[in-house]
Amino acid sequence: MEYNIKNGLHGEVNIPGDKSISHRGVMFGALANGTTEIYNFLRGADCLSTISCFAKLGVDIEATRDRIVVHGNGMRGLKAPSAILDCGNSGTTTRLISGILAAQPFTSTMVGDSSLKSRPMKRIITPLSMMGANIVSVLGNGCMPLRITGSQLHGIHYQSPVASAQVKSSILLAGLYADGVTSVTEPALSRNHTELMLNTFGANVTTSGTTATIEPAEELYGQKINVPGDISSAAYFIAAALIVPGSEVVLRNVGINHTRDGILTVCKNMGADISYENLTMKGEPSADLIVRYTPGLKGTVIEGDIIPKLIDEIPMIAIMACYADGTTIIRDAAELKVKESNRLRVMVDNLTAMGADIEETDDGMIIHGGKPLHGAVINSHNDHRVAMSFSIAALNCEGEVTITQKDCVNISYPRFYIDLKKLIHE
Ligand SMILES: O=C(O)C1=C[C@@H](OP(=O)(O)O)[C@@H](O)[C@H](O)C1
Ligand SMILES: C=C(OP(=O)(O)O)C(=O)O
Repeated sequence: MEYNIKNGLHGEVNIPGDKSISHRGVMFGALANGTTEIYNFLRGADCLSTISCFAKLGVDIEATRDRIVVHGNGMRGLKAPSAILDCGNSGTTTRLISGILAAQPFTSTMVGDSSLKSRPMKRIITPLSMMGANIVSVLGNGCMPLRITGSQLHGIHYQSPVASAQVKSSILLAGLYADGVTSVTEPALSRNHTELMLNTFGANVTTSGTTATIEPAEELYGQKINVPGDISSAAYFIAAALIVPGSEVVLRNVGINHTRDGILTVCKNMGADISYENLTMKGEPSADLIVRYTPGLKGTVIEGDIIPKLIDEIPMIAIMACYADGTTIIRDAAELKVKESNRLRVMVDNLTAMGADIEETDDGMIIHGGKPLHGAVINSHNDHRVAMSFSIAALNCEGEVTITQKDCVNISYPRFYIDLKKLIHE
């Protein structure tokens, strides 16, 4: 792809629904009594994997033009799966569903694609086993396939070694079925969509600092959910507008939950020109973002508690840092090594190929900004966030950028190239 952009990016994008919230809407709706209607549901491959798993567990899920309707089976109404549960590329599907399956009166087997099969599952096997779950890695390597036979679970207090919403959510979902209170303490606060949404479904989840606590529940109740736009998807257009001269874009309905808004803090620290309109603070907060080209972005340090709040945006931030003056240091981000690809390695290798001054560290990257980027063949490793990030880098470099397996954007943002083109031509 080689773009010819004369006056920058202009126009508006309705940011597609949040992936994390879409997954949870289907899962909690499946366990609820009555129907759950989900508006602005993200119809990306990951969320479709969640729908397909719950369909195999006997849940009737309808897709209409504007919403997904989940006809809940109730907390004890899931059926033994009609087939192996295929979680595709989705870590969220795998880890959250495991917490539910650990308490069901049947055996389930879960598989995933080649990326998911290499991602660590001990992080859920360990705490779920402490709760009394019967969950095994079939190959004995701590990865998928997983086989889970439901059992009566016990409440635990778990000190998680990683700040991970997937681990936290898996344990909290198992905690719905436990014989006592369950709590999870994380080293830093991860996204809290499970806690917020489970409460609206009638569960009792409380939080104090980095600890989330859940009481066992008898029943959940179907809800109407309006999914805000995914800030992780908005991130690509935020970065694009900031680095392409002359740009001004409006990103509609972006979720700005404080456990997800790290990219906005980083942009502010870099000196970015971003303003907010139509702020809604009820439930999952959202806003329209107006982002303008900002010459002279400054390098910054990104570390500690902010990392979970921008974990999926680090590939895009690394590219923004290449366009900033000075050095950007990213630390405490070793989790990136166990995402769809090793995102530290893959970003450093591909940015080096484009001429960036970047080095990989044990738990992050050091980027000396200001070196012009040039075209290259980018190996996306079939990782949607890598493909989208380099599509943005391609907007503002000399020469052609070719991205392998570029259709992998379907995982989280099927309309990505269409929305990007609209901003280029408006
Ligand atoms: O809970 C979720 O919906 C997610 C949590 C994060 O993963 P971890 O919990 O593994 O950090 C994130 O990277 C992923 O895209 C979605
Ligand atoms: C890490 C991601 O998702 P998951 O863990 O659900 O595969 C992501 O979307 O960047």
